[in-house]
Amino acid sequence: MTDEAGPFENFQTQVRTAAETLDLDEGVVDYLTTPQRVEEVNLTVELDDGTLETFEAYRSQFNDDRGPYKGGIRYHPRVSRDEVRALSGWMTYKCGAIDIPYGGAKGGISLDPGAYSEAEIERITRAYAAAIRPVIGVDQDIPGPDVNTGQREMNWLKDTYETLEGRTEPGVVTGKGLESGGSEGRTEATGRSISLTARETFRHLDRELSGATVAVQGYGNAGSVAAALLDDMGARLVAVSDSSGGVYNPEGFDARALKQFKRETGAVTGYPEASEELTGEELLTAEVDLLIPAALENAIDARIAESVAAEVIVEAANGPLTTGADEVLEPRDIVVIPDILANAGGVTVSYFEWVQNRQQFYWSKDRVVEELETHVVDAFEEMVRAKEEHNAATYREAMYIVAIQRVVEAMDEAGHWP
Ligand SMILES: NC(=O)C1=CN([C@@H]2O[C@H](COP(=O)(O)OP(=O)(O)OC[C@H]3O[C@@H](n4cnc5c(N)ncnc54)[C@H](O)[C@@H]3O)[C@@H](O)[C@H]2O)C=CC1
Ligand SMILES: O=C(O)CCC(=O)C(=O)O
Repeated sequence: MTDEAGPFENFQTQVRTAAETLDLDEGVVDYLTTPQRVEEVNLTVELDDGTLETFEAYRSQFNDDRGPYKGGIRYHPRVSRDEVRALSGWMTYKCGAIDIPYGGAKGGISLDPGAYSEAEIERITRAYAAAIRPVIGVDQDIPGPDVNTGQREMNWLKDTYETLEGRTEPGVVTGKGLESGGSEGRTEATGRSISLTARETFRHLDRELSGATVAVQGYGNAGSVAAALLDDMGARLVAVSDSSGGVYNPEGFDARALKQFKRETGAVTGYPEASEELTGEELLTAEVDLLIPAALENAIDARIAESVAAEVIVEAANGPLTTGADEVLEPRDIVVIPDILANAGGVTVSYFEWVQNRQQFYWSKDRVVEELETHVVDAFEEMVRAKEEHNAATYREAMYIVAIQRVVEAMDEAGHWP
């Protein structure tokens, strides 16, 4: 079992498994599983008490065959070279899967944002923007939000970049606030694609989503919006967790009220509507129809996968299942819908934002929602077709086949072919 693997090794296995079906040369597969560049910078920043602290930070540019590098910026103590390399690889195949003209990148700063004041986070963000400025650009590499970053950080990144460049360039970063060139619908976009993917999955499996029970691990941007939209579709949110622990109620939670509680108190635990509290592992193995891991990588390994009771898993986080977990779940006939499709709504609306910035013409929320739905439904159908056509063992393999074919085609058209 390959379960001790880190995210980058898991990512490489996912690509290699699909590449086998496509019978690609080993040299091509190496290229498809290796980042083109990883920028590592050390940010020395003055804290509020006048002392200096140095933070490790990264920007991994995986592939730009289909367009500029694209991907989020993460603030978390677990951020490492291995992690950003994996996340930038997943971005590459996500943009291929959902068919937007980007390559893949990811960046991050290794820090616990909760341990710093807002002014310190601003100085750290501006130092990061200045450090990566030489390698980003509207046609080169376009950062966006990820774990523990959002409109505030994207606005600071844009402002620093524009100040240093001496011109306005809103399309250099996406996920900005509306008055800074952001798009309607970007904040909810990741949760929206997760809920649409769940809807399409249940339809495809001929199962009722209305009344289906749902557990969500991680109640941040991705998880809480997905939960609210699934609530609107009639699903029953019975279990939710965040880094504080989990809560359960067989009658179902009001997803928006629970989000409001977390906003006010900082945690889902202690929610008065809960009939019971759960550990993180109890949530992942709860008896539900649909499990949505929406926190971090490697949440479900082979051991936990043995006890997963859900019939369908829709991956909201990037890389929440290890290769070992996949190996356990597949023979158990548990349907796993991959991250590179399910959470692709975020980067898709980032693409819409970049298009709007470049055209200086802004779309209505209805248009954003409609175009996003078209991308998600089309990609879902392509995944289902590829699974059948290539007799792929899993939906993950099928989605990678579609995405890899697009990257390889671009590589071929550019003349990079051996
Ligand atoms: N924000 C975005 O647009 C996108 C996010 N994603 C992915 O979705 C995942 C979540 O990202 P966001 O929601 O943006 O981050 P966030 O920072 O808004 O929320 C993360 C949530 O996960 C919880 N969490 C952390 N460790 C946990 C654990 N061990 N057990 C349970 N909960 C835990 C946190 O308490 C928090 O509620 C990440 O994998 C991210 O890469 C993917 C595509 C786009
Ligand atoms: O919108 C973006 O560029 C960030 C998206 C992202 O980081 C992701 O899909 O994991």
